[in-house]
Amino acid sequence: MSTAQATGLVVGYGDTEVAGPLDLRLRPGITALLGRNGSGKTTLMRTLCGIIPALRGTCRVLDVEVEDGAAVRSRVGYLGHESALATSLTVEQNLEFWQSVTGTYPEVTRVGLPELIERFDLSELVSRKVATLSRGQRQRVDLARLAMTDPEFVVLDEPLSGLDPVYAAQTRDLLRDWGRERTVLYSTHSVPEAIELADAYLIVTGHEVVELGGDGTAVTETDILEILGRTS
Ligand SMILES: Nc1ncnc2c1ncn2[C@@H]1O[C@H](COP(=O)(O)OP(=O)(O)OP(=O)(O)O)[C@@H](O)[C@H]1O
Repeated sequence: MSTAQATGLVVGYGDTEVAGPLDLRLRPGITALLGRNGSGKTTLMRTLCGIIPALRGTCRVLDVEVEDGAAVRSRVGYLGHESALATSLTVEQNLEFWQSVTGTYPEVTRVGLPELIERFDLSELVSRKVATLSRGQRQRVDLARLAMTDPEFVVLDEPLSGLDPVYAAQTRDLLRDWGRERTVLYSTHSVPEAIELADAYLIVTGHEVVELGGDGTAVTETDILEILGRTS
């Protein structure tokens, strides 16, 4: 069964079509989303999560039509470019706030704070105000917030960019962990890293999205670069 399936999906804003019409299917494992700057990766991810509406076509995620955004949003873990944290509160206060929010979601697993603090290496940060954290530290808190509901579908917008080598390695391990049982879609500009991590690839090129891998076929950097090079 696929986690997400789109048919004739067109994504964009108002009268501006960014990508599509496209058909795609996401299955458990890690799918890397690649494309040139401005090609529409963020727009596609936000549409799949029910954050912005599709312009046309259909999109089902976890067996729910995505147009019913609220139902899907509480079951998908989305990490965007913008942090979901309140900067004037401490890390602990933010996590407590999100515990109270996710407590209202129907039928989701809730992971307790001690487990999240340990898993995301946050014990030294819990009493710090989010405003005082570095970008990488803040992202770890955002990932802990995302993991709070143990989502079946995890969508991450450039989760590996700008991290120091240790946190980057930890985050790659986290993606691998999720990818063993969950469906992970993450965007990246690093082709070698995508080859190392992903089982399947979605490449946004012009209005098209090309799917590679996922069927056991070996995919090389050259294959991906050749497709990326089709657009300027
Ligand atoms: N809120 C918005 N309203 C209108 N157009 C937008 C909006 N956000 C993005 N766009 C446009 O949509 C197109 C796709 O943007 P998007 O952010 O999805 O690309 P991306 O592939 O994620 O880019 P990057 O690799 O640079 O992060 C761009 O032309 C961008 O200018």
